[in-house]
Amino acid sequence: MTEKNERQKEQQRVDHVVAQIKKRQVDLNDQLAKAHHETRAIEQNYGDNTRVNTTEVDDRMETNAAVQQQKQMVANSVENETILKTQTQRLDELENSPYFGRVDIKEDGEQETLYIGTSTFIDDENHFLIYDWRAPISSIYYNGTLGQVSYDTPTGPTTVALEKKRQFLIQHGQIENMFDTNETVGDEILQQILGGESSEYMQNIVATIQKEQNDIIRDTSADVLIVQGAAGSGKTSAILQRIAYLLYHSRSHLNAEQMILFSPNRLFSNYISEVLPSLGEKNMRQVTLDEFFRQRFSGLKVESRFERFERDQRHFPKTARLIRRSKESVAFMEAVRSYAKSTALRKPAFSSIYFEGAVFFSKDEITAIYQGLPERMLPADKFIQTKNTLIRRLKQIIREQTDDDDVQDEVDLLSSEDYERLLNGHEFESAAHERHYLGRKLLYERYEPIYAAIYNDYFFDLYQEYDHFLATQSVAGVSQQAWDAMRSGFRDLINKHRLDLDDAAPLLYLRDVLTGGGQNHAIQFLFIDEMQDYSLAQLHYVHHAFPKAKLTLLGDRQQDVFGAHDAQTDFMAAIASVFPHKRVRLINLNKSYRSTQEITDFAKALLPDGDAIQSFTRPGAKPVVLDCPNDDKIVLTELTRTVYQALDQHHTVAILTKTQAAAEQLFARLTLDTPIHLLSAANRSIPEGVIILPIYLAKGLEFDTVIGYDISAGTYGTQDADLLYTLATRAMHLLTLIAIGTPSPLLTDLPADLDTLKVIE
Ligand SMILES: Nc1ncnc2c1ncn2[C@@H]1O[C@H](COP(=O)(O)OP(=O)(O)OP(=O)(O)O)[C@@H](O)[C@H]1O
Repeated sequence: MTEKNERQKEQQRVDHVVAQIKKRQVDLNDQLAKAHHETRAIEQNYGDNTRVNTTEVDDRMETNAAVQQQKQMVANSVENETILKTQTQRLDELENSPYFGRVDIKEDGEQETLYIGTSTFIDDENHFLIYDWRAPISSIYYNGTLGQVSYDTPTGPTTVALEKKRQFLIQHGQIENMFDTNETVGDEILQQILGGESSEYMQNIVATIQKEQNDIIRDTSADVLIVQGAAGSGKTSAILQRIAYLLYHSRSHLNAEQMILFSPNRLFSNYISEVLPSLGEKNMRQVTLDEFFRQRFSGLKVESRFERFERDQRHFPKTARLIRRSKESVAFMEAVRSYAKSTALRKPAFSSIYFEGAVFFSKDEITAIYQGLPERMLPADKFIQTKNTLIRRLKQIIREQTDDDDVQDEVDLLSSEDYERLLNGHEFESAAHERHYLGRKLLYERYEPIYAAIYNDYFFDLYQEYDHFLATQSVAGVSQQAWDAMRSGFRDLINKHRLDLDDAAPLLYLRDVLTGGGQNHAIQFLFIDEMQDYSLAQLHYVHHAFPKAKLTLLGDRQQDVFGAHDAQTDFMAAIASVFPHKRVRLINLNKSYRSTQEITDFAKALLPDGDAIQSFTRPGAKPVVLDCPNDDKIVLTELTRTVYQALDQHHTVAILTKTQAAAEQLFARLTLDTPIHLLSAANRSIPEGVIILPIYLAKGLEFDTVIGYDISAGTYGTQDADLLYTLATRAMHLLTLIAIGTPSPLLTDLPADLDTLKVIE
């Protein structure tokens, strides 16, 4: 059959499938309208029913039962409507592009042709017109080359002969491109997709998942999956596809609320928010590390990662570096644990509970309760026992005081309203019993703050305890004097209700081990994107906080913008060391898809060991370095010219600076004929057009054009390769770097063949 005929035949099939989808849509819309009508009717009825006379007790009970029943009916009906709506969304996606792949297989002499798309579609005669990309058999589309291939089924692996693999690009029901391939997924369609414009939201990659990415998406055996991937290698895409995959395969016992993604910042959270809905799935929960800490330290302002970065830029002496390295290590977390468990080392830091200005339970009394418990008892159990004892003692005090004259005098003075309120409908045989009861009630109310203090652990001084712990530690290369100064700095900050980020993880861990709180057992899967931004201590704490969760960690050691890791250590091994008793699987992704070949080649040359990174063959313009003299007028003219040139070709131009302060300064000086947006950590979405932001906020994002501003020797030293690499790899199509005065040594050291320098006079 000629290629043209073949294409016609395939188009006819697409037309047929689309017609079936449309037919189903009509049915579904009918059902949806009915369901909607039904919900309204029940709600209306529910409203009327609640207006039933509720003054008679019997009536009220009856109304209650009826209301409960109505509520349940509304809930069922809404649920039904939601299911129908999800199905409609899925059909809308399929109508536009029903599938992207076809495989012809032969099994036991029988030939079968399967089409693969974002979700399953079965016609009225029970024909599988489309297979979901996550169905077991679909894996051969992503994994197999022609010949014998095997795939997993519920009854074990099955082998079939893969005879044909065909890819499609279908838009609005029309085949735009199709061809047969022997590769996993051929380059041609990928080129076409990657050559497109950036968009406000990340797109799903389901049609073009690559083999290595597929391994990440479909892994179900590892407890901890660690992926080191070059910039633009599809780590974030793989996480999101993996979530969709896991949800599909565990529908009965897993839902999106049991999954949580730690994402780098709010802009990123918004950027990825459409991927799962586009696959017909609900979004998982998302949190940034800063938010996570903020939620756990009520009343204390924990320094954010961004604030710390800005502070480090101003001042970060060697001793402070050594101290931070130590506090961010796994060894430090282990030291926290042994300290918490050691009765010899620990001085439990309790404080007295006061009531109306006087000591109620003294510090010594609380300490004595704690220390009177068996030595080998776990610290968390000791803590709970201490709390229980305090509560028992409080109850005893209440019992003893109930019949005291002053309490009973108070009962006499109660207003009739308070009297009724405290009595709350109770009836007693005698006045004496009633007075006794009221006395007790009064005391419970009076001592409510003591209950609260016990319940909320106010008698435990966590900060003092942590300071004691710090006193037991030392760091090689840091003098006792410097260590003591650090401790006093910690105490000063606590007095101001603030905390350095370095102390957040160990402090929380100490609290949890001592008090037995802080763990969330409901989360089944936890994902961390940009894992290189987390210290090992932070990873250790996150693991502790979600003990039941399987973990997927992805990142790029070369984008260690915040300097969280020691350049000398083996990054993957260091991360794996946080999970000593788990099944850990390590995967590397070396191919970079985001940027043109020229940009990737340029970016990897910035790194001392970037050779392993492979660029995807999508040709584009060479990156340009503009070497401007130190003259504000010339710099702004060049910048303006570059922006306008870029806007001629693309929608979005991101001007990236090293710090927020630099972004603000530039924003104040730059005027264009088009709006400019200055972004900060508070922003939630990325506007189109010209934007200015610091590199660390651009993490995980991508833009058509990137202009690196002030890539000069004074701003980027040789130690800043990670930052510049991250900057360069945000660009999809065009990259310009503007140096002011002397260019950064990172640029002047580039191999001659990259030849990108333009000197501006
Ligand atoms: N298999 C694929 N098919 C189509 N597009 C892909 C594929 N893999 C990656 N991409 C595209 O490449 C770009 C980079 O992907 P992604 O953001 O997932 O990479 P990353 O490794 O998380 O990057 P970074 O570490 O730089 O943030 C995105 O535009 C994504 O859609």
